[in-house]
Amino acid sequence: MSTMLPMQGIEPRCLREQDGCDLSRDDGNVAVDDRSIQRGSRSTRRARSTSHEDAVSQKQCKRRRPGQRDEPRVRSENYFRNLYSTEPDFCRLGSKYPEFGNLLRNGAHLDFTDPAAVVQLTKTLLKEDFGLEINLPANRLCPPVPNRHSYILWLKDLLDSTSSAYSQQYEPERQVTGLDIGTGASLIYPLLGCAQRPTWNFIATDIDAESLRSARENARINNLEARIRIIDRVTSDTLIPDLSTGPIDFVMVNPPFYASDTELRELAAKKSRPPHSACTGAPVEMVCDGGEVRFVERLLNESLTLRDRVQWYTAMLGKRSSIEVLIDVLKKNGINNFAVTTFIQGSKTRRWGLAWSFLTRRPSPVVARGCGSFLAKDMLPPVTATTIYKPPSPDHADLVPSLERILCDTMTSLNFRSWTWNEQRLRGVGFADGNVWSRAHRRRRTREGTDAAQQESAGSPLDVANCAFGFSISISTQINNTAESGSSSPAVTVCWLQGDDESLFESFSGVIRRRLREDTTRSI
Ligand SMILES: C[S@@+](CC[C@H](N)C(=O)[O-])C[C@H]1O[C@@H](n2cnc3c(N)ncnc32)[C@H](O)[C@@H]1O
Repeated sequence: MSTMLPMQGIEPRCLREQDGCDLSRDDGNVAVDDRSIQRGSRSTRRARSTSHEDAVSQKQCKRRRPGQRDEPRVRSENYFRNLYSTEPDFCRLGSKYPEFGNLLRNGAHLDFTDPAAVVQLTKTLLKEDFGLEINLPANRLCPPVPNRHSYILWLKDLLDSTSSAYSQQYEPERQVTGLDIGTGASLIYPLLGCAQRPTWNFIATDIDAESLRSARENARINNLEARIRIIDRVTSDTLIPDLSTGPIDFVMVNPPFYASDTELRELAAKKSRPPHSACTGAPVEMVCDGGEVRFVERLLNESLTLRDRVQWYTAMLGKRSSIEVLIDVLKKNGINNFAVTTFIQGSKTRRWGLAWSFLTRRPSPVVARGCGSFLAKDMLPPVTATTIYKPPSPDHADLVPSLERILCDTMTSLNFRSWTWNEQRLRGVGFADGNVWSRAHRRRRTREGTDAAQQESAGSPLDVANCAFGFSISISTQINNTAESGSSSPAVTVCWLQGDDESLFESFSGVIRRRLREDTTRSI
């Protein structure tokens, strides 16, 4: 599932273009891309704004009830998840924030060729949706909020699905430290992260004095100096600073995109019209030797030394070709615990998210394979969840107690290092030192006697982090829309939570699948 931001109408132009002159960050073609064509036609349309268009916009303004994202706000996890699933309502924002409203034409249209308007939009969204204040120097990049937010949403899911408590959900008490490399003048990622998760803290770096000054100011005005440590770096430094202060849960970076000033200029020249005036990126933000691929390769090289001192190394990239190169490098280095996703805005602009880890805790499929069909299957990381049971016909909610019993009986009969069942969540978590469900293992266990096996597991302290295989198994109840109203039936899903060996996950799922089929046939 992609992190979709289905923006249409008045907003997406900003969201597509605001970031660094909008030079072709998409799947492959660093040339005049669809967006510049779209943009050209859109701007032409806008330039020819007619009274009809104005009338339509006025109508839109009236039709759009300020109900979509009404006050009072409870800034819950769901609130943040759904924030940009609908278009921001410019009319409502304009009446609430006069400094934004003053920039709207006919109360609804923003002139995206005006850098001040673009900056004001970012400030307004940050204030309205996250309660954040921000200062932005006129000569530095102005981040599009929905795009940056989608990276943070993905990180939250990545961390939640791979926590050391194996809960596969948000753990409000969990202390998290993130490192944002190249935080920029806005300090956007640390601000968004801290606004959403009270126990997250950040280290933020940059090499640009102006950005560092502004980032510090933004930490100060949001009262976040205690949670965001900003560090000056120079180009020749390692990307990841000394980690002696403690472990890092994730590293993130939105690297400079272009390989050289010439590339930046050439791409600007190729565009169908002069560079967008709302481009506020300075060369230090947009260009680095080798572009985004080289930057992330540097990070990857550092990760090969630091390994599990960071749980997740992540990066946002602009091109599919960059992702393909980097996945190849990951595989060549034997890293098979990785995740790849797309961040989509509107119908065209696509960015990519890449994450890798030297720990063996596996992210959920939504996180790990969020790029859907945008990448060839052989590029993707292993599948980490499978539905192993659905009743043969709908309306079998009454099967839940039987499924629960069969699962628990089966699991307790196996020689796991640990197995716990949560009755409320109908979810169990187990760990094994290897394939303890194979016939060979069970025969050996019978031969040697259960006592010996119990002694074997009791002899060493329970350190599930080093177990070869960890899994969760859960029963969910699905409402059948096609069947009679209210009818529902259960499904059983196995998730691969830990380990390097995909074949263990596959064979375990297969064994439990067969057991459920055989035993439930008798119950139905
Ligand atoms: C594309 S901008 C991203 C800014 C911000 N994170 C955002 O997403 O809007 C890249 C940033 O990386 C910084 N940068 C470039 N090389 C760097 C390095 N070696 N170490 C740290 N930051 C660097 C630039 O100064 C710039 O602020």
